[in-house]
Amino acid sequence: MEQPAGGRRPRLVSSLALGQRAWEVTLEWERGLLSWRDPQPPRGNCFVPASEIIAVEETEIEKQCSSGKWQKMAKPHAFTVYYVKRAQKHRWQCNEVTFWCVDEQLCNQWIQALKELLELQKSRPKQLLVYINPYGGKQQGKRIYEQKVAPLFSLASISTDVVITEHANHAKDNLFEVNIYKYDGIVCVGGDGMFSEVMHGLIGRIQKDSGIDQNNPKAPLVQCNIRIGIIPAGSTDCVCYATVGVTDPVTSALHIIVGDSQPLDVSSIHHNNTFLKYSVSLLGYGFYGDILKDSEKKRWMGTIRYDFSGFKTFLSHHYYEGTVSFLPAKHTLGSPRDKKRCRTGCYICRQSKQQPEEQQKNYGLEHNGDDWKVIKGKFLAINAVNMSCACPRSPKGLSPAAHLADGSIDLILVRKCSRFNFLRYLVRHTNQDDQFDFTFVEVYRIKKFQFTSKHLEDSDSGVKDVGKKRFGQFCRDHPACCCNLSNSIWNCDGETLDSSAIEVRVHCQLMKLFARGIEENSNDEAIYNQSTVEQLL
Ligand SMILES: Nc1ncnc2c1ncn2[C@@H]1O[C@H](COP(=O)(O)OP(=O)(O)OP(=O)(O)O)[C@@H](O)[C@H]1O
Ligand SMILES: CCCCCCCCCCCCC/C=C/[C@@H](O)[C@H](CO)NC(C)=O
Ligand SMILES: [Ca+2]
Repeated sequence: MEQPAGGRRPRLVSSLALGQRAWEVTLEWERGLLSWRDPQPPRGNCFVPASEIIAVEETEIEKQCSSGKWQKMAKPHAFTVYYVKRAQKHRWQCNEVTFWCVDEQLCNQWIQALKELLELQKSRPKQLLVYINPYGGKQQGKRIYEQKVAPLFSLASISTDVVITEHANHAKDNLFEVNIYKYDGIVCVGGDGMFSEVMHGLIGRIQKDSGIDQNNPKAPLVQCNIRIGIIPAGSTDCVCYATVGVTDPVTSALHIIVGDSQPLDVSSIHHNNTFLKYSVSLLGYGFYGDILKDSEKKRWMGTIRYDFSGFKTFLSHHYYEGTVSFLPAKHTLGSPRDKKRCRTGCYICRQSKQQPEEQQKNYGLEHNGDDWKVIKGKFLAINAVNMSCACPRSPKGLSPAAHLADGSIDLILVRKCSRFNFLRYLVRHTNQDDQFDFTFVEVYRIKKFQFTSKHLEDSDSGVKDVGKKRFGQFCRDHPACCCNLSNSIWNCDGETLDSSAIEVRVHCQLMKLFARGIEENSNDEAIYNQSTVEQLL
């Protein structure tokens, strides 16, 4: 073993057996790195950063050897290191490597050192509160948790309190009752709707405990430092996909175990000084609202309900009239037409970190009315997204260059156009072409917006015309046209929101997820050269 240099913790270097060969195994405290090197050609080499070690365990290896070889020599002492391995397309797996030697003291020294290294990983959760929606997606939430996630949490010595929900809003209500402060994080097993429920419970609880009135649209909300982890078990799982890059329960569990932290912007939605909902992904009126409205009646169909309702809504081709007013995001660094995407450690999101404090300072200061833009029109879809909204159906999402934590919303207005053009627009969500490059599509990066449907404007301005009052029942002017005779609804992160007038404001980095954003090219890079060593074993 090497000697301490200048009082620093010494490197631990030993010759340990891996399989039937001796390897040089090194633990570098300074760099927090475990590596093992085959001293003989072809010299395989493997590195694992301490931040990606899941657990270390003493291992009994006698049983593994059927040839009885061990009996002829001293009893082997072994330990297994479990660590993150990157697989294809942002997927993470739990890999393991077992080292052994005949010196019991040396083996214990390694176990002790690795455990101490793990203790230094301060951002890792020790105690989690888990909510499982047994009816989300393909109704596999409980099985997914028990078979794929719970064993990993137990391996990583994370203790859990598990609640299997019995009805909608069970998790949300429960979060107002339990002592949330004894947990290092909340985990939800389900889809976007379940995540939304847990988020509402957590943000609502923090505001209540801080004396903040959520009904005040100008209130400076208090940031939530208790992270939420999402184990995807829903139908779309857009929040998970857009923050991790894949919807895979094991990958998400590993991001929770290593203690990742990804700040997230949250929009608050109000009407007449009444709080309606929060949104982190899609707030959509028209096309996505109508899909949701129809698909909610078809929950029995399972996950294909969205395809069915999507096709039906596309054919109905309804447009809606109204006024959108918005405050453009003046000082943000990016634009929705950027080619560069928000990825792990995103520069734009890091620069926006100052915004929460700025927002607090500017609390109460109204923006100059001239800054607001007003657009009246007929829209097939009004989509306000806080993140790309990438999902398995659309891997680049509704706004590919949107940022997770830049304190802005991308507002996408799709004006009335032909069915054929709308189809061209939709198809571009699934290929490399620019979905904003159409005359009938506009996209803005904004801070706040308001929407009022024409129906409400007409009734508010006291229009007495009986034909207009009965707008909801028939269209006298255009019997065969596609203008919808009723309002659409809002699709708020997969939950319905039935209001024809809303005001929306984004809160920069209001909450945090156990995630790190999508890693750049992680599928192709042999980052820690793990494949080399695996070929040799
Ligand atoms: N035990 C339960 N019984 C009925 N509904 C529940 C229960 N637990 C949670 N819910 C509600 O079910 C709704 C949908 O759940 P979830 O988001 O998990 O699945 P999904 O709708 O299939 O997926 P996605 O939102 O990704 O499309 C949520 O709004 C949640 O409030
Ligand atoms: C003919 C080809 C059409 C392809 C259309 C692809 C566009 C799909 C984009 C889906 C984005 C979904 C954004 C996320 C919404 C969720 O909040 C919600 C609940 O899970 N899901 C849906 C479908 O509303
Ligand atoms: Ca954003």
